[in-house]
Amino acid sequence: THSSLYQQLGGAHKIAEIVENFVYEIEYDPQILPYFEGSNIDRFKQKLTEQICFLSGGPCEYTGDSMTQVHTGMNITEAHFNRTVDLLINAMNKANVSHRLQNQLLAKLAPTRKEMLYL
Ligand code: HEM
Repeated sequence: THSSLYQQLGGAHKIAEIVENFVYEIEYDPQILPYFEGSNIDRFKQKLTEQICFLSGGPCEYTGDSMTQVHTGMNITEAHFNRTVDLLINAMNKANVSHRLQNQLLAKLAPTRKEMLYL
């Protein structure tokens, strides 16, 4: 079958749960939280939800800014990037996403790495 990653994940409902959990993880991470001080968290949630929906083949457009635009000036290190990915994995674990689907989603997001490090 050719059901999209979006469908396999469980659609909008599951993506919303992942994003909620991810924001929760960030809020409790002393290394990553400082990056988000002064950010509009509602916008972050909305745009990240769109991006995950779009990248997983769901019926969404991404209406946010480019990854380079958004993350420029943050000087994100490799360690902090990797830490953020760990927080996303925690978020997916808490949402009961299988490791197979986690890996597929991470593979879609991984290429953004080079668009945001050390900018
Ligand atoms: C898989 C890697 C990542 C993805 C896919 C991602 C995606 C996004 C998206 C979609 C937005 C919203 C864009 C918009 O508002 O138009 C955003 C914003 C943001 N990201 Fe990332 N991000 C990633 C990694 C990181 C890392 C590693 C950090 C810092 C350690 C970070 C810090 C931020 C912050 C602070 C904002 C809010 C910016 C603002 O207030 O305008 N992101 N990111």
